[in-house]
Amino acid sequence: MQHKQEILNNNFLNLKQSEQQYMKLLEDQTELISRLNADGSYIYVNEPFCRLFGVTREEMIGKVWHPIVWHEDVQIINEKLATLSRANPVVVIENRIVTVYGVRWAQFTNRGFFDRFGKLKEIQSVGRDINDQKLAEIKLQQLSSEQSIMLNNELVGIFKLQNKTIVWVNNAIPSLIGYEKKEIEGLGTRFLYPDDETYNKLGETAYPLLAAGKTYRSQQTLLKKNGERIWVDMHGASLPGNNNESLWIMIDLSALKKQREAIEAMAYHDVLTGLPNRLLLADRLEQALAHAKRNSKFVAVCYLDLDGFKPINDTYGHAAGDKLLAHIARCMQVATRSNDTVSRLGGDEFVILLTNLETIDEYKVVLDRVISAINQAVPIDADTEVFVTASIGISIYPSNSDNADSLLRFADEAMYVSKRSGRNCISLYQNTIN
Ligand SMILES: Nc1nc2c(ncn2[C@@H]2O[C@H](COP(=O)(O)OP(=O)(O)OP(=O)(O)O)[C@@H](O)[C@H]2O)c(=O)[nH]1
Repeated sequence: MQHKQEILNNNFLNLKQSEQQYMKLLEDQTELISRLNADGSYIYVNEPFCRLFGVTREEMIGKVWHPIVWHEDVQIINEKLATLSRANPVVVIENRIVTVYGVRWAQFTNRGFFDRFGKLKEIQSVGRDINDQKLAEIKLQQLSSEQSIMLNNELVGIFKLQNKTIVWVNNAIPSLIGYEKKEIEGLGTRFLYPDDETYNKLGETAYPLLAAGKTYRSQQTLLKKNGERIWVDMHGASLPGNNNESLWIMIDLSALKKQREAIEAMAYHDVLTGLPNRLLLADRLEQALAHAKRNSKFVAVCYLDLDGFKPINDTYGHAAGDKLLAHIARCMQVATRSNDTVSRLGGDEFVILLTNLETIDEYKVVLDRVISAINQAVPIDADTEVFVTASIGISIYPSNSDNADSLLRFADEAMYVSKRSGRNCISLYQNTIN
């Protein structure tokens, strides 16, 4: 009898000892270990739990868990704990907790224990601080959704290529080039360019830069599905990794380009006749002189002033005068060659630039055609035709000067010689340079 009691005592002592060891084990963990009743009140919390929340064990036992949790997360925790069942005894919940160090992210593995009827009896919870990891994850998610918004914008077209093959395009591409995503993903990029030369040249310039870790930028013409050409500002960069992947970002410049061309046309052309104005003439003259110098050619600057234009204006009105000026402008363009420039300086004054002349006299042939075109009768209304002539002065590069301003001035002076000589004639500037 006494022996049996001894065995029982020993067993009890062993059990006690084992429980103490188990409790010691729980206290030594860095994890937040707790046991809760089915109603969420604590049965047990370990030492790290008390330290993190700045409470004593006595304060926590019997209390529900809500106060240690960030208020916004209480509902989601309740919902998840409600899914605990014998079939689903473990739920892992990531939520924010209110600690002595402030609000931090933690992950709790909650295991439910059930009676034989499947009713929840107790929850054992093991939590760990995942604040740094979670914040990094949130930051990454933010970055990734920001990137996704940027990539999938409707304004800037983006191609992702691998070995010059399209592997992905963003939402802006269909409206930019008229192809649907699925039509072009998997294709090489050659079809985007108007010709082999443009395609090859871009590749030869861009890919060595990308291989050197640099970016590529240029303005390019692309072909839309309907054959229309568009201008894009293109930016290329390789993507990290060794997959030969690159990202190509492009903005449609066509509208801007057209606007700029219209502004330039306005700035460099005469509104009434559409001819180049004085500014563009000056530019063309400089170019013509540079070309003539390199190729030992002649350039003729022909200054024309209509004779008797004022009386037409006075007799038939300004609109009739305008009509005549526009008509004469067209005739002069028809009478000259494509590399010559017919310009209007203002009023009834024009300058024709004859370039790339092989001989000093070559201007005569062209001017003969111009003069006979000017001398034609011009109908200004149903019953009226008018006639005008022109007084013309000519200066020649290189005989008279190699300077653009001087050549223009000399041609103007020669034109006045024609006026003084009775009009309707051509005068060649007489002074030659030394
Ligand atoms: N219709 C029209 N007339 C203009 C325009 N610009 C200038 N004029 C007129 O053109 C005339 C030019 O004057 P002139 O060159 O002296 O006239 P002209 O009768 O040809 O005189 P000459 O050159 O001496 O033969 C002036 O009456 C200006 O008012 C224009 O854009 N349209």
